[in-house]
Amino acid sequence: MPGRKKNHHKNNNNSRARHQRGGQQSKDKQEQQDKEQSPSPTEEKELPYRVEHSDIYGRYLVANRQLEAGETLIREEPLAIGPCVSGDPVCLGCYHPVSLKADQYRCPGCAWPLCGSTCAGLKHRHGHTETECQLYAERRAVAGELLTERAGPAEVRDLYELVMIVRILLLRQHDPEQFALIARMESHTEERRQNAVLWRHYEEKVVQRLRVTWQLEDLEAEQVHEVCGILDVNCFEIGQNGAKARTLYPSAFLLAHDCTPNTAHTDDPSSFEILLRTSRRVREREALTLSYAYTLQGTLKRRAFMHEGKLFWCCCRRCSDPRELGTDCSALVCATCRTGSVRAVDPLQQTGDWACDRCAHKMGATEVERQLDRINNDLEDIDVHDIPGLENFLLRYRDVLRPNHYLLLSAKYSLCQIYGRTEGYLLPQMSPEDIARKESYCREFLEIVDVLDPGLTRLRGLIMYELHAPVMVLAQSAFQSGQISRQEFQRRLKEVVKLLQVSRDILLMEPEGSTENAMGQAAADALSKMGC
Ligand SMILES: C[S@@+](CC[C@H](N)C(=O)[O-])C[C@H]1O[C@@H](n2cnc3c(N)ncnc32)[C@H](O)[C@@H]1O
Repeated sequence: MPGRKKNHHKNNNNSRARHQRGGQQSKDKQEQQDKEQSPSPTEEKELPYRVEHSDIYGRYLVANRQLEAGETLIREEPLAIGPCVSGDPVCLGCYHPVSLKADQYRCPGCAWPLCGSTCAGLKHRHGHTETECQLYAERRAVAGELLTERAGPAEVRDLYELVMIVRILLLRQHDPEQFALIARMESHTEERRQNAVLWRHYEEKVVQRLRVTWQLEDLEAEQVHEVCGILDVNCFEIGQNGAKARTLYPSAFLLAHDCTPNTAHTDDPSSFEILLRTSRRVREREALTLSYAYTLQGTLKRRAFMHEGKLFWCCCRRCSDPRELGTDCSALVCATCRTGSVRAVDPLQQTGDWACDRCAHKMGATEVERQLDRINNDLEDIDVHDIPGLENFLLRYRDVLRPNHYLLLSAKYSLCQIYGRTEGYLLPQMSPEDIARKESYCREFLEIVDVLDPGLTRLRGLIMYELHAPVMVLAQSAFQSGQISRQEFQRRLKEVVKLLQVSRDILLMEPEGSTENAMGQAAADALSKMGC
């Protein structure tokens, strides 16, 4: 769901210049690192990509040859892994949710909650290691023992935030080679230092806590800030089937960001490997890109998110276009004339005006942002399984947001998934009108995804799978009641087969054991039942 992060930064449009100024120290580090990490010429020939450098992106990957959709680019294990920064406690071994109740299983050594004594991540390098356990055991009173039902979300968050930082600092001590691979990553430390609010947050919540409360007096503040920067800039958020973790990978971090990227990635639930593929054809010398932000969010929010965490203002084709490549997924209904659309005049001016295309009405970006936050909060208050609640949300905001607005799309996406799967709304229980509604939400959503996240992407696979069912059911009932001809029925069945084939091909690329892979399997089974 969009828009959960708080913005620590003031919005201005200066970051490209600041990025380039980023300090001679950072540039030297980068040049040195470029030399160390660039593959040798023989290695480079075999790889489908090579590392290049630009003043805007820093290091980034480009295709060595034309690449077809679905080609594997990178498959690698994490250099480091740890819990996400969140108020939800997770097992330190496998990153599945745990509770803080008294009966929750806990590590006998350090008292941190774990999913159980047989967790595969215990004493594993991608989980709760003995070194980590020993360090926490010596500080039980400030680490695991504070994690009780009495701890509020902020305290829980503060404790979990430290875990990955401590893991990387331990790596520095115990595995310098592995740590060197992390140290070469961009941290934007100098730019972060200029942001008083952000710097103070890390100084108080991380540096001081580790040094004073956790009695890790030997830690140098500078090193801790550097690690925090590396994590913010380079982490992937991964996880399957309820697990949630953040990870640093040795090469995948090099991909530049684009709001309509040409790669897609997934992760293996047992090894936490990342598997990165092209999602569409990529020309030779084209930059390989992925999206650091949630693709189905509006430009104002995506850019603020990237600036906040990754310290750059995105200026991609989509961000530069007030209509977001024709999707218009940020446009508001004009509150004055009620017919026009209100859009950012220049979306690259983060604090610039928004204007109606039919009347003289104007809004400041801050006002737009406030309105979006309010609507987003309303959406987040609705349970994801609450069909009437989500339908009501669509009704309430249809005169405020344009039909493709990302917040309406977000509600429609939830509805696509729950119509047909929720008790009371299972397909055989649904009225033809509700089935038709599921179909139309799926089609609206797919149209946008085809532009913003095209090709072999998980979102397209999932939505195509959802779409096949209403098309099939409605075609069957229309044919049986004589409303459509045999020819029309066969045309609709052909569409069902196509939807199932594409969703199977996309979703079976997801790792075994994941929900998406199971859906891909279900698509394959449905096709074989249809004799295809
Ligand atoms: C995960 S790192 C990518 C690797 C990085 N370029 C390096 O040399 O280490 C993310 C950083 O790359 C730069 N970057 C990536 N995509 C960008 C884009 N589209 N525009 C500007 N800077 C970008 C930003 O400095 C960002 O903080």
